[in-house]
Amino acid sequence: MLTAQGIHKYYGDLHVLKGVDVTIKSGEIVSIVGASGAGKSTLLHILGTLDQPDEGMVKVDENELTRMKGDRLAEFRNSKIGFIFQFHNLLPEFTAEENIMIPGMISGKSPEELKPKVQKLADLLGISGRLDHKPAELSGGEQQRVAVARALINDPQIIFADEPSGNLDSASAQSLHELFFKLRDEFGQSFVIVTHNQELAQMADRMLTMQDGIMV
Ligand SMILES: Nc1ncnc2c1ncn2[C@@H]1O[C@H](COP(=O)(O)OP(=O)(O)OP(=O)(O)O)[C@@H](O)[C@H]1O
Repeated sequence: MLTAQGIHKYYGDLHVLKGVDVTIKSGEIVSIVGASGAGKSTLLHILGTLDQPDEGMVKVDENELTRMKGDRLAEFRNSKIGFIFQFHNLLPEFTAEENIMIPGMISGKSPEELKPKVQKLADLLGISGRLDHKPAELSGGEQQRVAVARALINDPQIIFADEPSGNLDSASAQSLHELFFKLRDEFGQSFVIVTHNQELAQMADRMLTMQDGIMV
């Protein structure tokens, strides 16, 4: 479903990605591991269209993302791709429910249309009793679950997660990891997860290792 070929990225003189090829199948959970500085986050940002490669191409189905620009790219990203980061980037002034709805509202749906999906996700994620709370009133694990629901509200085909459990205690991390598999089984999305958590990395269908800008 996602194909990346010959990805190169430079930051000034630093050659961070040196010709990376990746293929992700529909419904597949792939982990990316490797030493700090190997280029994992840089690759994830390029696969997720948050950054452009200097060479190479990224395709989702027949859409070549590396050629898309402006509104078309923004619309594609908002509707087909979900992101989960270590620091959840929830908006502090909005409730959990409002935060979850934001990508749906950007794509033109009303809160009324979104409510049933929010409820379904909240039930699945175990946060249905917390939807009226603002992020500061939620635990780290709950905030991360809100971020997961927000990533899923538009039914994206693929979710990119960068150290999703990096700042969670081990019990919350484990339940988040189990959740990724439950979501994949329920909705059939692909997940690409950059992690230093060995347990999560090994639960994946496939584990990719990066070393010094190359997939080994
Ligand atoms: N915006 C940037 N400008 C300059 N150099 C950068 C930038 N982003 C990343 N780098 C450098 O590129 C290299 C790869 O960084 P990247 O964040 O992709 O590594 P990583 O494998 O995800 O590491 P970690 O496991 O520590 O998160 C590092 O040497 C980093 O310092």
